[in-house]
Amino acid sequence: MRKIVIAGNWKMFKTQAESEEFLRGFLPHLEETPDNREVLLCPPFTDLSILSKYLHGSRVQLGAQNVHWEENGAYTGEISGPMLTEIGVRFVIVGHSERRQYFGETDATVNLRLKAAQKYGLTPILCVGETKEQRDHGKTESLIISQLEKGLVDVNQDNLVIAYEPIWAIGTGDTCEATEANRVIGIIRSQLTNANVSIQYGGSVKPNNIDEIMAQPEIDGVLVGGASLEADSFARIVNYK
Ligand SMILES: O=C(CO)COP(=O)(O)O
Repeated sequence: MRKIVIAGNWKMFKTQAESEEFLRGFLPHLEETPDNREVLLCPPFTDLSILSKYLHGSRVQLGAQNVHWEENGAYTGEISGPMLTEIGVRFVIVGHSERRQYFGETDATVNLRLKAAQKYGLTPILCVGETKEQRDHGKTESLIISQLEKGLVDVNQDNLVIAYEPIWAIGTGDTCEATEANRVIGIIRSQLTNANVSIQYGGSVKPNNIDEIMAQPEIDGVLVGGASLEADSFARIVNYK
């Protein structure tokens, strides 16, 4: 069965003190959250340890924002799978458009990171999505199919989440129409061999559009940036109607 996965991607926001303050405001809201929703926080690496301690025994899972493909080695600035699982991390975002755009991430390195995540016991969240220009030129479908084909070589679809994040909708307030996100996610699903992969939507998800997004039949959850930084706003998203 497809699971509902609601994830907050904090990107490069929040010190440890700020992340503790967030939890004080956020955790009480989870009493209202239906049991079938997986709730996930993906903070910067430096917050993972402290959040892991706070979240031990809670229903909130921890995700990292990147993982290297080797177990260890001379890779300055990188973090490996075993370093993450040791401190209780269960998920990892791979191939976010900001990594592809600013840090040279390619479909080939995305593929290496996905396989390493699975090898070391993490569930990867593979991000795919088109730019405004690609959309305007009618290339959305072909681009996404290519990202999936190249990214998913030898990746086990039994342990995978996918996030459809149109780049033009990220951080812009310009949300993709819920029905259009539903359509593209249907196309993504048609490319997979496992019908149980959860597929999220991401891009300007807010308290005022979450209900409509989650009402779409193909959408299994959301990957939330800006609106996950504030406890009340992320709580409203997690507790969508
Ligand atoms: O990139 C995103 C989540 O990974 C989306 O960010 P925003 O919700 O801020 O648009």
